[in-house]
Amino acid sequence: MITLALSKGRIFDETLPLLAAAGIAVTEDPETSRKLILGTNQPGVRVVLVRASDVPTYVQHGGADLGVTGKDTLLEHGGEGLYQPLDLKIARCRMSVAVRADFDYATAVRQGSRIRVATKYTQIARRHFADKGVHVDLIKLYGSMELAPLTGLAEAIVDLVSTGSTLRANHLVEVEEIMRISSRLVVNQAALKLKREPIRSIIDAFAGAVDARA
Ligand SMILES: Nc1ncnc2c1ncn2[C@@H]1O[C@H](COP(=O)(O)OP(=O)(O)OP(=O)(O)O)[C@@H](O)[C@H]1O
Ligand SMILES: O=P(O)(O)OC[C@H]1O[C@H](OP(=O)(O)OP(=O)(O)O)[C@H](O)[C@@H]1O
Repeated sequence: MITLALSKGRIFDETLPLLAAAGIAVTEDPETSRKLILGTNQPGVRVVLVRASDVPTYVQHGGADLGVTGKDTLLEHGGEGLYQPLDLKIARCRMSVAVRADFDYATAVRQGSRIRVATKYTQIARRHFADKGVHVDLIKLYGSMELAPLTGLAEAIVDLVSTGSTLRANHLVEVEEIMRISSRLVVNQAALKLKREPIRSIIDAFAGAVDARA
């Protein structure tokens, strides 16, 4: 049995066409079913639904053989023990610094002021500001980062941006792009050895589908 870990929502939705290229069709809809283990048209392949931030952990510890996870999540997790053969180029967005429209970020950085930064992505934020030599106090949040500068919790946030509509709706502006983000295929190293053939064929089919879209 091959087990693939996905998260509900955009990762699941955007992985479906890649699975189709490997001849795999998920036979249940995660939006209408409460099941966490979904069958496929292939008796030897199943999908497990986990929190997006838990995908690397499931694959690292062998709860799943493969998984699809954002580069953001992978960097925060550390990626230990994971083989990362493919950038799937799905769920594309960017990791950025954003502030209130009336906050002068450039001057604060230039003057070496200490900035409070709220984020779910503390590893990425810590490295980014350390590389720039900017002193920050990081405040760990688990969601709704946009609220932090509006309530005085922080001057800046580090969050994912795609269309920019969430920032706009909250009167925030993007002042720095930290990195481009897309999702990766991650594979358990032991599973790759023990189940080499079926895993290789999934990796190859995904790679072909990614190339065909480029
Ligand atoms: N607006 C977006 N546009 C495109 N891709 C995105 C966007 N937001 C997040 N992503 C990517 O999709 C991945 C999954 O995001 P999703 O919103 O499904 O989970 P999450 O809410 O961040 O995770 P968790 O439930 O574990 O807190 C993210 O890790 C990121 O790589
Ligand atoms: O620039 P935008 O297109 O507005 O996307 C950015 C938003 O998307 C992510 O949240 P979430 O996963 O909640 O996004 P969703 O509402 O698209 O699911 C992210 O944390 C931002 O809040």
